[in-house]
Amino acid sequence: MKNSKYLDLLAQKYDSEEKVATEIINLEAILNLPKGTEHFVSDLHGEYQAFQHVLRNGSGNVKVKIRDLFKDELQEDELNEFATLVYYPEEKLQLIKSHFSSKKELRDWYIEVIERLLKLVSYASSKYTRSKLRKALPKQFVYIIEELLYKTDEFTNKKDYYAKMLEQIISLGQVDKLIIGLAYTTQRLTVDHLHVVGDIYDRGPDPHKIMDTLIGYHSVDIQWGNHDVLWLGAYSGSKVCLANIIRICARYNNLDIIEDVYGINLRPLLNLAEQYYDDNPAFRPKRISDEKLTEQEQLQITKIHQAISIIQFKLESPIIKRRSCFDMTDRLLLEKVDYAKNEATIHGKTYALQNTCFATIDPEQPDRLLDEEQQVIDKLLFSIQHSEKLARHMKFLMKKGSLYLQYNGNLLIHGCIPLEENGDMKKMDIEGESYAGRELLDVFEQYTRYAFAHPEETDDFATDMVWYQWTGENSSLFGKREMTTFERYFIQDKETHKERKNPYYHLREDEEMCRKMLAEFDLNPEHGRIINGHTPVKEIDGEDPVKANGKMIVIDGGFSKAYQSTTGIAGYTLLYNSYGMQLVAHQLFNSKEEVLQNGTDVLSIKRLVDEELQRKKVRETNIGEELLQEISSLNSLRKHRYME
Ligand SMILES: O=P(O)(O)OC[C@H]1O[C@](O)(COP(=O)(O)O)[C@@H](O)[C@@H]1O
Ligand SMILES: [Mn+2]
Repeated sequence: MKNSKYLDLLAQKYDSEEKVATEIINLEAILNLPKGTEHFVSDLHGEYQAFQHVLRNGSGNVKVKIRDLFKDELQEDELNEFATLVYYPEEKLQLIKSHFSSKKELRDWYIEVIERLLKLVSYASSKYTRSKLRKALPKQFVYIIEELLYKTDEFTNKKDYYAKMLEQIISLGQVDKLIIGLAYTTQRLTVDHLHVVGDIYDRGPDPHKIMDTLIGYHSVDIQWGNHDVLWLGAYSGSKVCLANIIRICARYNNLDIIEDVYGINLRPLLNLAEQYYDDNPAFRPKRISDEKLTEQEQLQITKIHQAISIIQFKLESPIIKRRSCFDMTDRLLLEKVDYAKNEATIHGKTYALQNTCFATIDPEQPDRLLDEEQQVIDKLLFSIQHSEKLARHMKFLMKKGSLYLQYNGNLLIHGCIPLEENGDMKKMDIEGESYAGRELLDVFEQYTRYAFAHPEETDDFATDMVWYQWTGENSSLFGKREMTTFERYFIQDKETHKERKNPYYHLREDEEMCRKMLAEFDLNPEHGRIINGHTPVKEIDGEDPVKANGKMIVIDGGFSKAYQSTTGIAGYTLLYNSYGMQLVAHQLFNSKEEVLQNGTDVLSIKRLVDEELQRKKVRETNIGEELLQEISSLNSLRKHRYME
């Protein structure tokens, strides 16, 4: 018999046999509904507008539904216009309304569009319960919409009633709100659950807007990317992570995110930068945004970029020295520099250095921070840990995020599972224990959570481990031998810039290897797949995102503008509905304005990854498992409380 205290609790909610029976009937019925649609995205890198677009069009799914319903009655351009209204209802409404010359025309259009939207909502909700649909409806209109949706008018008794209702909605000035509400309901019903497979932050301008969208989203989980963990590390007290995020913001001309969005005062850093640094071609910001910088602004960013990079390099040394298990002494680069000759000896080879900016470095003690540098980084840490907005975003990342996730039989992971060349799980010794595979990832996650819970501890092992995940050889997020940031700034020879990837990245092409990794995570290798982000798939060079006979799917297609010339497309997303999985390749997304004006959708090419032989039901999903447990408890309650 089930734990009797638990049954007592349950009995409070279901205090009669009928109530228990009703709930069992309800849950059993839900188990037989088709599984909801999962939507996978990754490597968003601050590209809010492009992200919004795939979210709003459900990676092309909204259009599919519109076409299914209206292909016989609407022309192609009308279908597009209607789809755009569903994606961007506020803006599109304004545009359309401005084209009508009479009230009557507008009124007729309203009625037609509401009818269409109701059909669409009804179609999009057909595989869900009424209660789920209700939750997706705009609150203020639930009653009216339900009346309109479920109108059964066989005897035409209510014809006038429905007509009057629509008329009133229009004359009382509620119609725009209703249309907007129905459009968002459609979006919400098209995707049941969203997975973000890592890298929300860095390179692009608006990661914070992505975070706000995710916080408001109806159902989402996140697998941390290396860039997300870098931000978590900074917030958790890691000064070296903090120096890194500011360095990357400077490099991509995104210091606004630090200053204006998260409210961090950069003045002390700027003062330091002005004092010690000058123009330097290696540190000028990349200009991927359309925004033009004045010479003055560019110079200022260039100086800040140098100041924070040098602080970063200095901060790395003591960590490498105090953590022998990181095995990173090769990266004690400031000590490998001959400051008189301006050269560095790395892996036994001596290179001339260029574009150096070592004014604050004492060759005798190259990693010693000047007092001013120390003060700057301390102040920055204080402000970053006291930014309310950042706190909100980081807490959400922790709450909804994890290093990996098993979901509906698949393994979702941003980076990799560190492997040896022979396919063994790569071991790492941490505080006297050896870990590999899933256990290693679990340990990484535990340290990340510990560091986050103890932001006041800045130099402890857990906080250092967060940085290790950004840059260490055995990190499941980095997945490379070493990060060659220093070499890319100061050494011309491109050979030194290469970051050797973990064997995972070629072994994942092999089906057997993928099966082994799925088994390592207790997943069924017959049915499971690994969903990966992190490494841009170079479509341009013919690389295939679907690997290992479909066991591995890599969806980093380059939302990040900075990487689109390498990938040749603007990102992949993945849809997994009850019929199977589809990979969607998105063409370049220019702007929302373009979509609104021309109704042209960004071309998305769908590719079937796999078709289910039988339509998958809720019963076979993670949620189904939970429901089955609930049903079993309810059955116990029924048996032991109401039938004895
Ligand atoms: O393109 P940038 O800004 O030079 O950054 C390169 C760095 O970013 C990384 O690629 C990590 O970022 P990703 O997770 O986006 O690949 C490092 O391996 C590399 O050193
Ligand atoms: Mn990444």
